[in-house]
Amino acid sequence: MTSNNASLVAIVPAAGVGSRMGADIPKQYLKLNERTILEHTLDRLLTVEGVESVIVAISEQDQWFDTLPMAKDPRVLRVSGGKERADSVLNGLKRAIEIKADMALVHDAARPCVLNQDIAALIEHVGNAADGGLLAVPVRDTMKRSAPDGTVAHTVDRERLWHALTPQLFPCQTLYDAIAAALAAEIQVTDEASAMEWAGYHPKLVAGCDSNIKVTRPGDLKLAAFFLQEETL
Ligand SMILES: Nc1ccn([C@@H]2O[C@H](COP(=O)(O)OP(=O)(O)OP(=O)(O)O)[C@@H](O)[C@H]2O)c(=O)n1
Ligand SMILES: C[C@](O)(CO)[C@H](O)COP(=O)(O)O
Repeated sequence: MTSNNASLVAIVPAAGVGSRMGADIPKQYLKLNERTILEHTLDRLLTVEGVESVIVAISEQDQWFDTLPMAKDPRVLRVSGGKERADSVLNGLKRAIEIKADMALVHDAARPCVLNQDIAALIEHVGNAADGGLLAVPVRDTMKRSAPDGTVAHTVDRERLWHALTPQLFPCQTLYDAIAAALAAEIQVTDEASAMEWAGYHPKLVAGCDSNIKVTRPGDLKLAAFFLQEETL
């Protein structure tokens, strides 16, 4: 329950193959400081005040999830992943609606360094508002858009330009309807907020820590391990 008595679940899309990582197993099962990335992520979400269950979308070809001790945690609910991340999230939202959750914190399995203080700030700023919100960080570099030939097409105005992170917090049914409608309209949905924006909502941007990286390429592993290690000091 959140402070305004909305029931809250986390949804973790964890059904990707990690192609950009190029490992021989899906990246969410690579180990950082002796624990899998997925375990680090679930550990955090299970300790967020108010989160009643964590719904994890797992590929039907997955050979690893059931080997994790936390797969047996009664608060961890497994659903099937989908073809794309948005499909996995939709399956998670279906289960969230079935168990009558009001709000969903959608968080990438591949973001193990998220700070619970940032998640708490997101929950506090968003509450159960229909527009929802997301953790984000302002860009710090000059941003370029490339031309097809690889040269610079133009410099992107970085005023009020943010990196969207996760978790992203939205009402379950509203988010389900927005993603389903966007996909039916063949809109590319790479995060939950983009579907809500397409549906006419105005999600709140809540500044989070830069350390909340999405482990995507091999170089991200050492950085994520460093951030996790730093927290124990
Ligand atoms: N069909 C999919 C694709 C992705 N994800 C999840 O969505 C999160 C963010 O996606 P991304 O970082 O792109 O992971 P992958 O799709 O595995 O990576 P890649 O694009 O490099 O294959 C990850 O936790 C991933 O497991 C998912 O649940 N279902
Ligand atoms: C949801 C997300 O992490 C926000 O930045 C991002 O859109 C996921 O993109 P991916 O291509 O599925 O990694």
